Amino acid sequence: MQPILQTEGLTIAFGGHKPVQDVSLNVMPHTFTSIIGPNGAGKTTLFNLLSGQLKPTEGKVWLKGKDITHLSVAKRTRLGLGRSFQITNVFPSLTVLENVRLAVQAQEGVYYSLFASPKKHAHFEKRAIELLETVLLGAKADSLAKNLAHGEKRKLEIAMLLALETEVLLLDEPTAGMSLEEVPSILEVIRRIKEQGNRTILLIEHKMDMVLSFSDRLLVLFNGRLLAEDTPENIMKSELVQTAYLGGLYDDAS
Ligand SMILES: Nc1ncnc2c1ncn2[C@@H]1O[C@H](COP(=O)(O)OP(=O)(O)OP(=O)(O)O)[C@@H](O)[C@H]1O
Repeated sequence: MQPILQTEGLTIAFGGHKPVQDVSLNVMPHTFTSIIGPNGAGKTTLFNLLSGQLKPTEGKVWLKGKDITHLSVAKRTRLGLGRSFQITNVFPSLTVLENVRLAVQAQEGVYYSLFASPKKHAHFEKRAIELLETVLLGAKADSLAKNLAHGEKRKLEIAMLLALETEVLLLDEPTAGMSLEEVPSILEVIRRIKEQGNRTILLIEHKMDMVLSFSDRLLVLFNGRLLAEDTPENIMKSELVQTAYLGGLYDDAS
């Protein structure tokens, strides 16, 4: 089987500093891969290179065998690579349901209009409600986006990402900034998306219990380089990973 996402020799330099250096990886379809590494290891920069927010100084990125190294974020999204929306893309004065419905419409090429024909409107709304159920926000459908708690906003972002219907999802620390009470619910959301089985998921996360319970593969980044790529069991056993840095990782974990 062909990898759905591949990089070879991916490198980005800012002056003399290379936050991502010579990273070659293969991600197989319908797998769950977590990227771990200490603060500043280059995880978010790697996501930026995969999603197109940054262009590499050297190396290539392929999606489903197509070279996407020089494509824009929007083109990569159309080809099936989606990155979590930032909350800045959410309309704060619209309801949660309206925000997701607009994301569904945009994916289907009906751009940002609150008004669509009644038949189309019903179709968009049905899909938006399904997505809100998946992210456990069904009860908040009529709340204004600006009134959501932080954890709920992250769920709304995930629903809007799912609305893009991309085969690959890049999730950058979905639990960041959440209160302890909010974390179990976001874990449940990710578990549901994984169980639907139709997506390839890449996750950046410091919470090791979450990483270990979900992941088929772990990629360990250290100083911008790929230190190891293996199953969670083998990574946890790896002396290289342990001695190089797992102690430091656990310091970050919460
Ligand atoms: N646009 C940029 N210009 C200069 N340096 C950058 C830029 N983007 C990232 N870096 C540097 O790249 C390094 C890696 O940062 P990155 O955010 O990718 O790490 P990370 O592994 O995601 O860390 P964390 O776990 O803390 O989020 C850092 O030293 C950062 O300062």
